[in-house]
Amino acid sequence: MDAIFTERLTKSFNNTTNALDTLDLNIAEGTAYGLLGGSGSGKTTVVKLMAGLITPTSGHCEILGMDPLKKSARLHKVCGVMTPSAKMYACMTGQENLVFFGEASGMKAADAQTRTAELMKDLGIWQARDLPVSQFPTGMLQRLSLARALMTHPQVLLLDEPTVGLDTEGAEAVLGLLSGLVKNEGITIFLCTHQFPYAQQLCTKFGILSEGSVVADGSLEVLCRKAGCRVRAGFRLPEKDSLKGFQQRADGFWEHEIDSADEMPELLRKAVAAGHDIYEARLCSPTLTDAYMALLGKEGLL
Ligand SMILES: Nc1ncnc2c1ncn2[C@@H]1O[C@H](COP(=O)(O)OP(=O)(O)OP(=O)(O)O)[C@@H](O)[C@H]1O
Repeated sequence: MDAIFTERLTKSFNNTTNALDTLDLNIAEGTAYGLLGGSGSGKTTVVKLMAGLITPTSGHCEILGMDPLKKSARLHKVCGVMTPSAKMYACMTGQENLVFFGEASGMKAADAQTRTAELMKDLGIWQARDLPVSQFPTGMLQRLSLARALMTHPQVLLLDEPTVGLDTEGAEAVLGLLSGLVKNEGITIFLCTHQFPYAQQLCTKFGILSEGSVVADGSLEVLCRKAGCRVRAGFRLPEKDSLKGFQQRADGFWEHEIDSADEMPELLRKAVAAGHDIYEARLCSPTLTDAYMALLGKEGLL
């Protein structure tokens, strides 16, 4: 059984354009899947449909074999959702909120207390446990929302921009926790984001969403191949020197696309034989951002 399954999932808010258009997804249990897209591409709409917060115009989706609209109570116990719009009780402390939501999901009071402390410590917000949520800065509120989604030890986690508003330290804490959950507990993560480096760090499969449609999907390697992004050899030379057939990057390195890392030693030998002094050599693998930009650029959608 797929952890997440969607078939021709479509949502229109105005009957003329589709915010989400015939989305087909099969995500196996234990996968960290990243849905990447710019503002307005339809990411939040997907998460809301999967969480049963809105109804599809057509098509359907299942989480662990359950329709979110028909099995919402059962789904709540096994599927955690984090969206920017998830509200907390502002006058209660962070700790009180988590215990409250844990108990509301059916946890015993003692279990909810223990889980709250564990998550707040893991996410680096334990020191703020007695602060009313109204006084939480954005980054801490984000981490508290993630803790709320994780209270019931979910098997599937739906995340809408979980690292927006976090500083580097906060984002690393969140990513570290999520990676651990995938590796050690085999949970399935569905991450919607426009922060591609974080998606690359956490996920192994990706979909690129543009104007409500997935325009490409697969692993990083597959996306790079589809996008025509190749490995690049880079050399740093003395200031006034240049390398024929190479392009100079903003950081001063001269770069050239190659098919594989195996070409590097020969390129280096040739450059030295041609009389160039090589101060530094590097291999640059294409990133998710490179693939995204190339794919959307190619399709004229950017
Ligand atoms: N409740 C709504 N009523 C009308 N239009 C909506 C509604 N929610 C979303 N839309 C529209 O649907 C499209 C997709 O929106 P969505 O919020 O899913 O995108 P997104 O990728 O999450 O963007 P962002 O990262 O900016 O939140 C946008 O054109 C948006 O204006």
